[in-house]
Amino acid sequence: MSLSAENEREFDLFITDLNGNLRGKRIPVNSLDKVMDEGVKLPRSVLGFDFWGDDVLDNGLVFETGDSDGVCMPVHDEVVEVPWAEVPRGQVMAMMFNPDGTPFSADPRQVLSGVVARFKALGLTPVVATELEFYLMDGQSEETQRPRPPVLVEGHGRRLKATDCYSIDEMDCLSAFFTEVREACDIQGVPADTIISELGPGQFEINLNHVANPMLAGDQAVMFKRLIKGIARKQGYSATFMAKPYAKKSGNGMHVHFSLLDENGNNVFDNGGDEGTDVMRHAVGGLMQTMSSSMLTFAPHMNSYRRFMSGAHAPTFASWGYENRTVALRIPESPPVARRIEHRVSGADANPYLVLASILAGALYGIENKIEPPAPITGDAYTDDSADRTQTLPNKWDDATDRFSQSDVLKEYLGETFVRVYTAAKRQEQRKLHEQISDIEYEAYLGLL
Ligand SMILES: NC(=O)CC[C@H](N)C(=O)O
Repeated sequence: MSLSAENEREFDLFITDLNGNLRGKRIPVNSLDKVMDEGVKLPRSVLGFDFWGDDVLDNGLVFETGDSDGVCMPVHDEVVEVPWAEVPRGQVMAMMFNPDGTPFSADPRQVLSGVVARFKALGLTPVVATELEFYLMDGQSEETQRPRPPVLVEGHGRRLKATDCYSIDEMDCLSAFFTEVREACDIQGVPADTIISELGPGQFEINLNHVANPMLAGDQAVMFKRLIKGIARKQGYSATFMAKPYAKKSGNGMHVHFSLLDENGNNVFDNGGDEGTDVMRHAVGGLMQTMSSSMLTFAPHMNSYRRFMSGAHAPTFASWGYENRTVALRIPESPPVARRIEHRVSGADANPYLVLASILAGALYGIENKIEPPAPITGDAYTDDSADRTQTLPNKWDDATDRFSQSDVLKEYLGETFVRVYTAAKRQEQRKLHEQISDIEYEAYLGLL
């Protein structure tokens, strides 16, 4: 392992917990060789703290081991520079193993690794690209106490507006931010492609280029989220990947494009024409059939379900179509060699490893079982009465948790332990939220009833 910048004095080693938060340690550089050989020990409970920080996952897996340590081994050869840090610092991502060297099956990266291994056994390599949306904010509105879009200090003092979708002027006004983001992506090897001003005020999307390595694509998405939040903080903003920060504005999605290469490097979705191969259709069939049970990883929080609104460019039922942004699975118009599926269900609040694992599992299930999808949707899926809506998606978090916990397909592809642990974590989060009394309840009921 090497350092990318000579003057780094410390580096962060981290994994993602079940919710995609980074958990790890800040380590002096003189321990680099030791860390490379032996990894870093972390208690298994780091995978499942609740959001209130006063509880850990009580699923048995943590406590039945006495919350013993797992061993986090670095997954890349290089400690990359964290260019937005106030002092020279590096970072390296890791994966958790049991002390005997076997994978710790509740680590999200291990879950993805297990699914990728199944493709490898069939001689197939998934090619993956992610697109992540986020909002930039600059604190709270005094009136509503809610987060608000940033003032364009470099521009003409106006606030960002919804009409700034695809606005170059808006990006000019925020050019110090985007210049630093682009530089940091280059330094860290995050393959940032285009930057787009999105529909919401202060909402942006950055597309990452495709990579024939889903593990790396997951790492890059995780690195990207850290980088955006870190640079926003440094420049006096805050950034959020929360699925629906504003009730009536566009949500933050995480779209995933993917195809499959055979051992000769040929795209197995490419039939030389526009419609794609049988294998692609079977992948679509499997994705549609598993979509409702995988919903919990695509939409992991209470807030996630607010994103699935008619007309919001987010899907409302399991559907597919060619060059159609109102469906869950879009086959984008492209040269045949680039034939691929765009999965549009996940929120940007989801854990990228778990999103990729669930998508690849669904596609593989469809391919292995030659599952035929219903007819593609050609028009507006939100209003088309002739569309087959039999494959509904859970629109409530609790319902999604039930479907996830009962799925034999997910137990098979993601692992029984993982399904048990993730279900327990989500049920705990639900219990905690349901225990809270919200402001709106006091507003509506306190003086009236
Ligand atoms: N880029 C788009 O198509 C918009 C996606 C939309 N913001 C979502 O929530 O998924």
